[in-house]
Amino acid sequence: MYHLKKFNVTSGKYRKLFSSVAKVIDVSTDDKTNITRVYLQRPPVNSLNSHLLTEISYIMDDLEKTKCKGLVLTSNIVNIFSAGLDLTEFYKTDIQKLSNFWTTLQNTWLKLYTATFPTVALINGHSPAAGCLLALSCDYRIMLSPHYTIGFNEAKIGIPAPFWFIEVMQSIIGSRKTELSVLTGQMYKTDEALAIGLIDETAINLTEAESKVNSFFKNIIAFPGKSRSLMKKDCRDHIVQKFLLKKDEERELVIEFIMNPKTQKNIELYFKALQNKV
Ligand SMILES: CCCCC/C=C\C/C=C\CC/C=C/CC(=O)SCCNC(=O)CCNC(=O)[C@H](O)C(C)(C)COP(=O)(O)OP(=O)(O)OC[C@H]1O[C@@H](n2cnc3c(N)ncnc32)[C@H](O)[C@@H]1OP(=O)(O)O
Repeated sequence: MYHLKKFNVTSGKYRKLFSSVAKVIDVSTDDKTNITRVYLQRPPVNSLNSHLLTEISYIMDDLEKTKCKGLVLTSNIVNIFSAGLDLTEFYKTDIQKLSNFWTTLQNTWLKLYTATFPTVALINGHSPAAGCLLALSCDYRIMLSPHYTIGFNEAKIGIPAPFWFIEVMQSIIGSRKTELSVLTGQMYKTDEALAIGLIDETAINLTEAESKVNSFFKNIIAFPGKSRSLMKKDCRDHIVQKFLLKKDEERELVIEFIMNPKTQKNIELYFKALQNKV
């Protein structure tokens, strides 16, 4: 059984929370503000496997319990925010493992998307597919410029982006831009992402990004009561309710689609292309 342990590692303002075995995330909380930074750190590319998703899920539970005032989701891997789902979870797998993986993804996403506290994605690297979903599920996005990319590239792998990925994107950039985006598997550079509203701000370096993160929290932290979280719930509830209604049916469709030999072939080819790129 996993438990988060909290203890002060310095006499200063940060306390650290340590996760169980392999540290695929690093977590630190500012004692003064109770704002927590979660750093993804699963080499080489922060691909989201069951273990990493489970760790994120536990952290989300813990932050809800400890009345967290804000979450910053970012990465400790140079140039990568997250490469999206770990494709090895899809390749040459079995139905039970795939089913467990998909359930973990669904449950973890729901916790992030419905977090009662404010969430910011500090996107300090490439962010394709489910990496993009992680960022879009936060309340605010600040992305380092100029050379990183973000978007739903699933079409290029030959697997459809799930309906809730699409609906989250729609809620941010609108239906038409989402349709164009997902059907072409478009990956956007930082400035392009800003221009279509996929991200909220850009930053030229981490210092500037951190200062923008702090301004975001400063603007909202003094709000009294629960009005912010209640309105966030209202804004997102139509997606959440549809997701809850369809999540079991969706899992079955995903299993059928991924286990299909043609899909397996597409994933294999995609992997080979990734490995052979110059
Ligand atoms: C009929 C009704 C149907 C209904 C069905 C509904 C739904 C369909 C079913 C399922 C939906 C599935 C949704 C999936 C969403 C996803 O997230 S899929 C994952 C998509 N991710 C990507 O395409 C990212 C691919 N990676 C990259 O583009 C680059 O790696 C990078 C992130 C830009 C980093 O580039 P960089 O040059 O720094 O690194 P490398 O490319 O050299 O990679 C290093 C190493 O890592 C391996 N790797 C990269 N990405 C992944 C990954 N996502 N999973 C696993 N492994 C990955 C890469 O192969 C390299 O390995 P090495 O060569 O062995 O070192």
